[in-house]
Amino acid sequence: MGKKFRGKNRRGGGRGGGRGGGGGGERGNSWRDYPALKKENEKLQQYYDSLLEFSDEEKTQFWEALRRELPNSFRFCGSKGHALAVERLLRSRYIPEIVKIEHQDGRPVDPPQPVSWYPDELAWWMTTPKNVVRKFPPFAAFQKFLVSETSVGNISRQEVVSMIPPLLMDLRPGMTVLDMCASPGSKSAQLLEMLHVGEESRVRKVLREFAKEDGLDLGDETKEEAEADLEADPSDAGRATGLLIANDADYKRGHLLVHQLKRLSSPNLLVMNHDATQFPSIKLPSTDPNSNKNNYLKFDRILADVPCSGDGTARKNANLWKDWQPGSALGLHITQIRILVRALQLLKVGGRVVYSTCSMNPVENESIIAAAIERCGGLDNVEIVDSSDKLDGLVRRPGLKSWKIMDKSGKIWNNWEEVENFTKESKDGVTPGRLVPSMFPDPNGTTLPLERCMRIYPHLQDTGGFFITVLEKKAEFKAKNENERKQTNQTNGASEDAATAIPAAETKLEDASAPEEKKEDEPMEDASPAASKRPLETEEDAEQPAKKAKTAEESSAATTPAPAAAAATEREDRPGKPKRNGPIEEPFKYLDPSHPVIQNIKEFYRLSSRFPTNRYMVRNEMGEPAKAIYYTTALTRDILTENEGRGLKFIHGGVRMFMKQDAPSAEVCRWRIQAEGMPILQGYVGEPRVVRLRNKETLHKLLIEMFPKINEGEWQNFEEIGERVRDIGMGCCVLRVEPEGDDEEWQERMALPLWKSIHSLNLMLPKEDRSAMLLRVFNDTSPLINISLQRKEKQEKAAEEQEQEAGEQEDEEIDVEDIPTPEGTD
Ligand SMILES: C[S@@+](CC[C@H](N)C(=O)[O-])C[C@H]1O[C@@H](n2cnc3c(N)ncnc32)[C@H](O)[C@@H]1O
Repeated sequence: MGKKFRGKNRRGGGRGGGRGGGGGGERGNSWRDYPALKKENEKLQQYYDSLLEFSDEEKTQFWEALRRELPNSFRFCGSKGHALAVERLLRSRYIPEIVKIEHQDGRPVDPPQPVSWYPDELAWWMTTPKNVVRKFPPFAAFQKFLVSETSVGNISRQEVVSMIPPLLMDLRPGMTVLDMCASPGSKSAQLLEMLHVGEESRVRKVLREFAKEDGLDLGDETKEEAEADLEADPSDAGRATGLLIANDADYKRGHLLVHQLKRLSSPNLLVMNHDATQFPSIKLPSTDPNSNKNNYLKFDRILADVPCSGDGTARKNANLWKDWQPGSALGLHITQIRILVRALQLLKVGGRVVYSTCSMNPVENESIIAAAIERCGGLDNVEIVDSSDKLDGLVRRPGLKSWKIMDKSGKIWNNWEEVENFTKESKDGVTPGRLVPSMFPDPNGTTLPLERCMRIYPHLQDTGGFFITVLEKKAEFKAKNENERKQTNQTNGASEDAATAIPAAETKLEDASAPEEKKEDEPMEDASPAASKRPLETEEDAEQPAKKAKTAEESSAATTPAPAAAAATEREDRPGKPKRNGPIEEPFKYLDPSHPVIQNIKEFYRLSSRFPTNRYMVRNEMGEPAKAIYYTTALTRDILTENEGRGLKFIHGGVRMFMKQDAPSAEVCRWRIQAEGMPILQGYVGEPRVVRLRNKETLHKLLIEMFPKINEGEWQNFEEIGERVRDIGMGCCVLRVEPEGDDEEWQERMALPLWKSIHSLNLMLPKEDRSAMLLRVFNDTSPLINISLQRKEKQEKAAEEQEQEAGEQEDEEIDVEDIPTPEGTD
């Protein structure tokens, strides 16, 4: 008999749309064990009822879905091979247990299922809500798996609609990508993974070409390696050469982003902290040594997942029902246009921007697309890409071609003409409710194929609401200044005042003269009023980094419409406007390849000369290795060095490759390989510093025990690695895990840093990584054993009790001084 649990007030339902419009399974609020919040908002209902023109039946489905709790969804992350290994576990270990769980009435619980349109079945969802999985005991093992794998970055708990924008970017390895509003980073993580697709096998394939010559033993050729496509990213010996810049205007959220993305250990990532409406131009080294013309980075792909009112998230943010007001969306309209225009400026010709919001309001969606295309010179310069053939199985609706706008007071306007007439007739001549012309559809009917925009409604496949549009840049352009009146407004007799497309709060930084237009390839092509008066990057400004940074900050704060900032509910649990920027970051300084520390590392680890030595970086003013040595790609290095002192705010870059470590003797290198740098470096480490492990139980011993002993013959407990760890020199080495046998859960190759000291070994992994691996590979949840610490504690206690022996007690058994502490590993 299955394990039963009771859900209150259960109703039928399930994921609809994509799989047949709604049958079977549980519904969210039936599982509640706390009082439900009232999910009513008169204005919200009034606006969307008048806007969406659904049949009565569909209207009911829409509102019912928006009131239900959201299904639980998650994505397997990291390299494809690794992600698939974790996914296999879900199928083989957890689903068979979940299907044994029953409702009180005997119906079985729906197990998680793959999201049909997500590639390689790496995204999953289940109707049982998060809070039930979290609290109900029969789900405990599954919950532990989710938590553990999330903590080490193998699973991302992401809403399914939020997974869509990166999938439409047609991103390929080698591309330069910008995520303009990136925090907390779930989409950035997807983008980063795409830049690394196929890297592992490409690197191995290239390494194998020279393995004999370099004295490397790479083991058998894997299937992936044999099939690796070197042409996918050919220029750096198989390593990924692309770049992701993840940016957020909010300093604290920028650091949240760093925290999330660091787990992916990518040297191809930079995190920046700028207002996206004025995202600075990034200098690259000159390609022509005979010219002093500046060279600036243009992107292949940009994601503009902009701050929005977030009404599509009402299923997970229950407070939205009480807080929703039309002013939230209106107040973000100008910022959203500016972000999109800036994105289009920063793009290469032929490049793509994906614009997305989790709002269903056209004032943040179709009107932004139309306004941005208009400001960039029309369809000759920017095309809306038809993506209807992408993501087979994803149910979507076309973008709106006509719409109405609800003003701050809740009054609905059909078109801008109505607003103008009202303004003319009113006594004070003030435009109502922060309305501006660009919010409305073109009065003459649009020529833009706005139907190519994508709308996802909650009832279509039991998701949140979302809006996505793919734009392609066809030609360079000069963006019109946002004060320039649209041709349509001039011809339809709009009054001078009303046609000014900026609400009062937006205009306060301007002076009367229209800002000069800038050419697209000029350094800082920001067409926003504040920025056009104070370009971030001009030749004179290049000398004044501190002043520039301040200017960017001030204008960032000043150009955010105050009411909008107060009202906006930014997605992913984000209230309020971006906070002012934080303190100055530590500089990024690259080490000379001839630096003695680099030479010592090279020698100790017998690093192949094929591994680049001119990409090592430290983060301190002196530019000397003190605690950590980072590794970056060549492009990241060029960007960080070329833009030093230009006032650009980089808050993260580089993967920690080596960490300083106390060593037991002068022969032992004081720089141990850090776990996060290991995948990049391991293939180049010479055989004298490699230990090969094939037996599952040997790994278990190394994982569960923090400092297992190897002296006094105890090396013999280490099976196939025993003799090797007895004989290998002290210090850090590479533990190559190369599983043997046909155990399904023992297939994944890994390379881990192992420290050998006089008496013991230490796998240099953070504790949560050890625990996650124990759970994943061994289904073992027992606590880690730290015999050294236990003994030390015991002895300290004994020492206290025997005061006469206290003080000088020599501990021969514990060599804690020459082994890294677990804290030192992360
Ligand atoms: C919808 S959230 C982004 C979610 C993110 N793309 C993800 O998938 O995890 C919007 C983000 O934009 C940031 N933001 C708000 N105004 C901004 C601006 N002017 N420039 C850049 N970022 C901004 C907010 O701090 C917030 O983190």
